[in-house]
Amino acid sequence: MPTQTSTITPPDEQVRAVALERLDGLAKPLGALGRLEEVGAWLAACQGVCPPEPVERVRAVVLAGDHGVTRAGVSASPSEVTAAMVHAFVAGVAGVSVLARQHGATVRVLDIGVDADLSSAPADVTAHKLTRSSGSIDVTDAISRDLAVRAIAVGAEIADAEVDAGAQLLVLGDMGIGNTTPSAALIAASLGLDAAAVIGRGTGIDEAAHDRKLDVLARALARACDDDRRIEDPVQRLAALGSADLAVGTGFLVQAARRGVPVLLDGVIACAEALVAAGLAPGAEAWFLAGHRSTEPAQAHALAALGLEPLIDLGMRLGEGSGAMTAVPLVQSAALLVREMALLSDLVGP
Ligand SMILES: Cc1cc2ncn([C@H]3O[C@H](COP(=O)(O)O)[C@@H](O)[C@H]3O)c2cc1C
Ligand SMILES: O=C(O)c1cccnc1
Repeated sequence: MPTQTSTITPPDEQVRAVALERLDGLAKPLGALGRLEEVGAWLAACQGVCPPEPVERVRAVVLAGDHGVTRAGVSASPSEVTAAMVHAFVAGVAGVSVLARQHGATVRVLDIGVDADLSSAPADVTAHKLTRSSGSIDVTDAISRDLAVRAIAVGAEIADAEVDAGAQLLVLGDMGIGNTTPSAALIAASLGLDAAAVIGRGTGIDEAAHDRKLDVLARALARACDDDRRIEDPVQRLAALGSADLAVGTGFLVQAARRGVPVLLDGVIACAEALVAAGLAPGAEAWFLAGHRSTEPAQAHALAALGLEPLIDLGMRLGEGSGAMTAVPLVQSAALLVREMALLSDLVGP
């Protein structure tokens, strides 16, 4: 029996229409602010008010976890890097930490499934730890269905905490060596694609690792998918091909949408989670904006299915929420332009 939660209340269409009308009346030629206009109207619709409030409280959550597939040699880096990077997030020296500091955003890193003992990190980091690593998806399910269900609930709890802390815009980041493999698999099994369509270079793998990754992806999809190359039930998809951290991310996105707080999506990992979230809670995608275009081919498939067009395309392939964080000032600009620009009629008369 497929699992599907309730549908999501969409952003306020009436407010979006009011914002678009206001944008048409601003002191500029019609449409001259390009996509910033669409983003400004979307923000107004999400906030339910026009003009929208300035976007000052941006909160990023980075979910960390290891993946059994790394043992098959699908990444350019060893699993040990995951734990090392968690310490870098705590110290505020990871890529996304630098960007977040620049833009006045907070970053919270959480160990969901890192294959290491991180109890020396601040208690908050391991408060939601669910497992150590996942099954290698080419031979077995990543996690049990029970754990997937629990992880989705934990993700909702984490989103609730960020919203209750006042978040106006959320960013979802990832840290986990190997995680472009389960993310690509989730996108394939959501859309009925084959391994060749979703494989990417991740951390920058060479030809030999690319061949291994293609083989792992093909065997994972053959093992877990139905005859139509899909797994219909989103929870089963997460259990068979995802991981605990990917399931937490999915629950986070569903709950953000349910709470009516917009999310700026990052690369292939966040977009895989968003696709599964939209399966669990149809309409959730209306609360998501694509921050950037990653170099991962699977992300493009997910974005197309979600009907999202990235704000920036800088050839970034870091993850961590870094692409989304780079796009944050654009979202902030969009809100301020709708709020603070003069109406043309005030300058030259009606
Ligand atoms: C030092 C370092 C920092 C990172 N921060 C994010 N990633 C990104 O790269 C990994 C995914 O690529 P793959 O599937 O090829 O392993 C994830 O950890 C992702 O968060 C990093 C990777 C490395 C090496
Ligand atoms: O698209 C991403 O987010 C990505 C790409 C490569 C490596 N890590 C993450």
